[in-house]
This record gives sequence, structure tokens and C-alpha cells, in this order.
Amino acid sequence: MAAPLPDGQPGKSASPLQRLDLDGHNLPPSPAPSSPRNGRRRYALATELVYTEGKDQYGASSTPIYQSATFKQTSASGGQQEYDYTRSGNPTRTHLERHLAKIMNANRALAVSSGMGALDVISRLLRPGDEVITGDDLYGGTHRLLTYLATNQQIVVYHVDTTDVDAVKARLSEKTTMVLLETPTNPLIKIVDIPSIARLAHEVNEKALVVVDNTMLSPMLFNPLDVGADIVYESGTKYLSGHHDIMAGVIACNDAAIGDKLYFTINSTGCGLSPNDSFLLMRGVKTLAIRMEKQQTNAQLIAEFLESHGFRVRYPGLKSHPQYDLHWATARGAGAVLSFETGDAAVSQRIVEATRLWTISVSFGCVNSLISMPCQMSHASIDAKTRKERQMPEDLIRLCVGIEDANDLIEDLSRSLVQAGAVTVTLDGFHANESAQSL
Ligand SMILES: Cc1ncc(COP(=O)(O)O)c(C=O)c1O
Ligand SMILES: N[C@@H](CCSC[C@H](N)C(=O)O)C(=O)O
Repeated sequence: MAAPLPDGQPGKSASPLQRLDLDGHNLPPSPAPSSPRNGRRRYALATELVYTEGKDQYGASSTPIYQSATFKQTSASGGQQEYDYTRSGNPTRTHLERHLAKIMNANRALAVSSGMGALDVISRLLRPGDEVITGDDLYGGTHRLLTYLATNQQIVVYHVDTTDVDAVKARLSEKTTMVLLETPTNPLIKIVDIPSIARLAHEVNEKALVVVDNTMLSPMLFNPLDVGADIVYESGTKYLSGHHDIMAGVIACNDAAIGDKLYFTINSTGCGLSPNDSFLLMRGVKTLAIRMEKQQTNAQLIAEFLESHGFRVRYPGLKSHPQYDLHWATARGAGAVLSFETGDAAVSQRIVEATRLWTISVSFGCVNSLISMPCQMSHASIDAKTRKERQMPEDLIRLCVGIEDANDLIEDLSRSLVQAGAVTVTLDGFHANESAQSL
């Protein structure tokens, strides 16, 4: 696990943090706690996503945006008041963080300026010589940051097939400081057995941190902290906010000391989420349940449509997914990202460019449906040689399904498949070309 911070106690430099909350954590106190149970769920998740209990002086039902960098103090002695400076803490951000802790089943949540910012904060728990085990199918930006750490910070990074528990086991040692996992993986939608890997990692080194990127599923569908993870993070740019109008990242954990170290980095580097974006993320979180329900219903229909026309589709809602049972052992839904292949990158590009309703865009989790070619877009930061070694198909198309009418989405996709020459049209309809079927 992480070495102590160089200058002693985390949070020492931030005088407003001298107070302890009800559970004894060194948290910035909130003027508007979002839950009467201090960070624990009481109702069904769909209710808890919406339900907050604030203590606004005017009874504002939506926690206001405290658009202020500084907070006036009543004394010069320091540390008397809850807030002094927004980099160290802001009431709108604290309200959001309390709410996130509740829905992520965590003792502590922290909101930062992007998903990559979240991973950057977490990675600062590492020290030169530490070993990290991670997947061979990962979001491109994660791969890029890990490569930077390996090249410049003497962190040893092993990329293994994390869908193979034995492959992870073979790499684990007392030197393993962190195991960084994604499930389903982006973009190959492979499923990782988080409980087994977490158990094995902790058996080999009880201080190893198991970190899970839960962006693909969101707390609506999966709570990695409940199955052995030490830290969970997400890109709040995606499902949590849901409208592609902000960048955000969230981190959650149960260990108070880890939470304090993460907070120390956020305060020291200044990557805490702004008051305005905290407000927007809080608003987005409240509609997560209805958005995700509709998005996954649509995704299931689209996955079935493509499969029934002969395409090889990667989606854990399909029984044909090789790890269908493993996924459903811990997750509460299949999510709304799927990928499929055509056997020909030029054909795939023509499909993507022929769509009208599906926007050509990176990212996912938005109310609008998006289409992309990961090798050329979201994962272009992984060089072509590495992509080949990791068997990332260059013709892969990723669909990130939104909340539109499913028939409209299917109609637009059908027209694009025909227009791109990806299917053979017969009197009975159409079927994927042989190149796609022989995959
Ligand atoms: C799985 C995953 N994790 C993390 C990130 C990083 O999030 P952000 O773009 O908010 O920095 C992304 C996408 O960008 C992602 O797809
Ligand atoms: N140019 C960006 C690409 C962001 S990809 C966003 C998202 N995670 C996805 O998977 O689509 C970059 O270089 O990071």
C-alpha cells in the first residue's frame, strides 16, 4: 500500500479539516448533509439518488452553487470555520460528495475535475518501485497515464488479461501495490471477476490496493466496494452527469486514512470539482436511474438486432457473451455500451459515417446515442503495435446507446448498414456479409 505522505499527516495543512465528522473521519464538514444517515443508503437506490436532506438557511430544495473562492473568517487564529478556500472545500462540492458516498456505498467520496484527474489522484498513492497489475483492454487514457508513470516515475506496470484470474494470480507478489481493474472493459466489453481478484490480491499482500474504474456500469449497476475493492473511481463525465455538458471524476473508498490521503492530493494540486460543475453533477445524478434503465433497454434491443442479423456483438446482456454468468453474478444490469465487428475497417468507417441519429463521438453515458471506432478515436493513444498485440480489432464499432426511441435508432443503423455495404440484402431482409460472420 501507499507510503506515508512526505510531510506527515494528510490534511494537516488544511486548517478547516481539524474537525471530525460523526464517524470520526477527518472530513470537511458539510453545511448540507445529503443523507440523514451520514453516508449510508436506507432506501432503494432509485430513491436515494433523488433523496437529499439539506440544511440550507432558506430551505432551498436544490443546494445552491457557492460560487465563491474564499470564505470570510471571524477570527485570525485559523481553523475556526468549515470553509476558507474553495480549493480546500466548498459547500456545493461537499454536498455532492456526501451524496456520492451514499450512493457508492462508501464512507468517503471526493469529486474532481475529470475521470483522468481521479486516476491521477489515486496514482499519487504509488511510490517509485511499486508494482501495478492492470488489464490488457483498458480505456486509452488510462493506458496513457500508466505508460507515463512507468516511463517517468519508476512505477512497474504489468498489463495482463484480467479476465483470466490465473494470469493475474501469476503476476501477484508482495511487491504488488495496486491492482487496477475495469469491468466491462473498454472497448472489448470483457468481464473481470473483481471479487476473486480482490481476494487473491489481499491474500498475497494485505496492503495492496484494489482499484476499480466503474465508469461503464455506474453505482446504479455495480458497487465494487461491496465485493472487495479498496477504491472505486468513475468518470463523472459519463453516466453520473448524463448529458455531456461537464467533465468530472469521482473517487470513493471506505478506509478513512486512504480518504485523507486522496483529499490531501486534491487540496494540494487543486483538482477539486468546481462549484458550478458540482451543482450540475448533483443534478445529473438524480436522474441516473431513469436514464440508465432506458439506455440499457435500448442497448439490449440493439444488441439483439445486430446479433440476429449475423454480427458478432460484445454485450453482457446477450447470453452469447462468454462471461454472461460472471457478469450477472455481481452486476445489476448490462449497461449501455456494446461493440461489434464487420471484418473490414473501411466498411466500419462507412457505417459510422452513414448514421444520422447516432453522433460520431467519443465518450458514453450521454442521453444521446453515439457511434465510434475506438482504434481511431477513444483508444488512438494506444499505439498500433500495442493494439495489435492486444487483439483490438481495427474494424471495431462501439455503440453508446442513449434514451431515444429504439425503433428510430435501429432504423438509422439498418439504413447505415445497407448504405455501407456491410450486409447482403435478400427478399427476406438482410444479413451480415461473410467477412463479419467468419470472425
Ligand atoms: C472507462 C473510462 N475511465 C476513465 C475515463 C476518463 O474520464 P474523463 O474523460 O472524465 O477524464 C474514461 C473516458 O474518458 C473512460 O472511458
Ligand atoms: N482525445 C481524448 C479521447 C477521449 S475518449 C473518451 C472516453 N473515455 C471514451 O472511451 O470514449 C483523449 O485523448 O483522451
